[in-house]
Amino acid sequence: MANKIPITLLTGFLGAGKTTLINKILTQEHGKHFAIIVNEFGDVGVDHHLVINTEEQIFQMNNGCVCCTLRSDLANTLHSILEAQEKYGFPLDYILFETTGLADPSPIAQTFFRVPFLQENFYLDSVLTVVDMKNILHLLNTRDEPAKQIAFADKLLFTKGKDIPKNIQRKVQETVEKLNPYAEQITTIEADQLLATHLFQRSAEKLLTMTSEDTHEHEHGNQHEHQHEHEHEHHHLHHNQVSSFSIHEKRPLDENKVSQWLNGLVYIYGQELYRYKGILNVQDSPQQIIFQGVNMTFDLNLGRSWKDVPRESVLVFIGKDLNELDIRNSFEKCFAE
Ligand SMILES: Nc1nc2c(ncn2[C@@H]2O[C@H](COP(=O)(O)OP(=O)(O)OP(=O)(O)O)[C@@H](O)[C@H]2O)c(=O)[nH]1
Repeated sequence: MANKIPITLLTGFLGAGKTTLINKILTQEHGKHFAIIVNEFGDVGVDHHLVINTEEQIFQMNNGCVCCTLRSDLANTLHSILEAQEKYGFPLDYILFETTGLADPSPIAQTFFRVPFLQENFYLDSVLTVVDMKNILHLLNTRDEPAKQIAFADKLLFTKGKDIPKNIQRKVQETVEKLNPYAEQITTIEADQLLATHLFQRSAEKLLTMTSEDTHEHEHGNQHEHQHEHEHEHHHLHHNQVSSFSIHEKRPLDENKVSQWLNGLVYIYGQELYRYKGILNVQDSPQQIIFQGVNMTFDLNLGRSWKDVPRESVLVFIGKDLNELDIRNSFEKCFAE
């Protein structure tokens, strides 16, 4: 990853505070040269940084699969940035990509997985989702995008907390945590903590530090909320269909079986599988196998050695209408003989 340029993907619903955040980052002491890509022309008033406006362009793969969408605008823009850099030699250390408030983060993440030129020159450092505490509860009940943007986050930044009472702030944090218990929640902005975190890759490794008890609690919370809301408030269905759960397993896995199993899940759930990631304890492998997935795209890579950590697989799934029981049961067939 040495010479690759890191990219932080900034997402969050309309008016959440993405542009405000960019302006704050740029005015902090960080010593970095930024390029900012905005999907709509914003008021990012910083002359000495490169600000590029793009139109959101979704590129549908023509293999008939609606789940495999790429953001050709992003790929093209990054390509022109590199060309310009080669031609004019300006310094560039970091890219912030601000999406429109209505953007679906999955085609963006998939673009990084699928376009070789991007993989060679850039890496997705993290997905940072800005959550407007004042409006998010209402938005989650009325729109689909916010839950997905939250589900994708490696980090969640809460804004406008001061405008609402403490008990509502807590309710917001709890609701957001149920949608994505794996992302860190923050309320203040320090460029150091936001940039070059490698969270998109490292978040899978971090899972090993979460105990199954931690995640078990979240699962119960989710189920309870589901039942409760189903019984009483059907219009809450929107965000309650998005759920997350994790699998912790000490028995070693068979690499072929687990890879076939993941392919099967992708086939069944496709678009509804928002984010899935984890560490696999594959029999006889001296190293961890890390997997990262977005919709129908996933990859498996070698991670750290198991030498200093107890061997355990941890898998996390966040998606819509996932059949947790079915996924857990089918996983039982992946153990090594
Ligand atoms: N009170 C408060 N207002 C904020 C905060 N962050 C942003 N705002 C205000 O919220 C409004 C929208 O902020 P923007 O930064 O433009 O939000 P955005 O997410 O870029 O908006 P879009 O580009 O429309 O999606 C502005 O009036 C900001 O001043 C915050 O932390 N607290």
